[in-house]
Amino acid sequence: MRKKLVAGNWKMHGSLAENKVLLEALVLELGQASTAGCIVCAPFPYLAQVQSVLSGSTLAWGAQNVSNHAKGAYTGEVSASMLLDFGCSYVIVGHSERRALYGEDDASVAAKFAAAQAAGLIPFLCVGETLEEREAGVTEAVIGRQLDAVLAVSGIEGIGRAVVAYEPVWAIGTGKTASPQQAQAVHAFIRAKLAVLDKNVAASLVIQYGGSVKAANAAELFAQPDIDGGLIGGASLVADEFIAICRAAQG
Ligand SMILES: O=C[C@H](O)COP(=O)(O)O
Repeated sequence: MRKKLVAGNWKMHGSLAENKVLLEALVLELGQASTAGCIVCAPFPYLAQVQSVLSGSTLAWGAQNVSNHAKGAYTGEVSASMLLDFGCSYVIVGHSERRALYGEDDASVAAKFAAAQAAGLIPFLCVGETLEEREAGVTEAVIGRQLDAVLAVSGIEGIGRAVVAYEPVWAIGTGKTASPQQAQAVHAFIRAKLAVLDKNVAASLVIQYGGSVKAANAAELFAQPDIDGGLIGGASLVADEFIAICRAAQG
């Protein structure tokens, strides 16, 4: 049986003071052995703080981006091995904000995915369609293309060592959550597509949903057979909300 995972993506939010309050609340409420499966993805400058507060708890942490290069003259970039130095287990790759705002295409996402795994990190591979793509009826084609780019570089074996996050772009930060049925349909498509390559990988792959998940809608989303938790943006910044979402994933 797949374990549900909930990851908070803080995006470009936080301060040392705010983070301290939030992280300490998470450790108090979620940091016990029985509540594993909760992850915090913080901005780079705060990873040392996250490591300091979460070490010794069952909470894991990660980053929101990574270089496709291992090291070298790449001003402003952060390598996967640097993330490991700060105790990261995970990194988000291919988030739609990076695809749309920073020109990350399928090939660069695939390269970052491979670099993360080569260093020992677990990527959250984000896939998802825009509203225009959904309305044009090409949702599955878009997500299939995004998955194929990673499969071409890392293979089904690589996907088997990752987490996939389905995030419809039209549901991110908009308050418009995909209905449980809409989300389930895409999750089932992803699992069926990968099952053609490897049934075992497809059956054990954790596929998260992301897009306006809140405490109020998390349980219904997570009850769908192919939804294995969530990638949470805004609600991950509010301790009570994130704690309730993590608890919803624990059933
Ligand atoms: O990575 C998280 C997603 O972009 C969802 O963000 P949101 O929960 O604020 O809609």
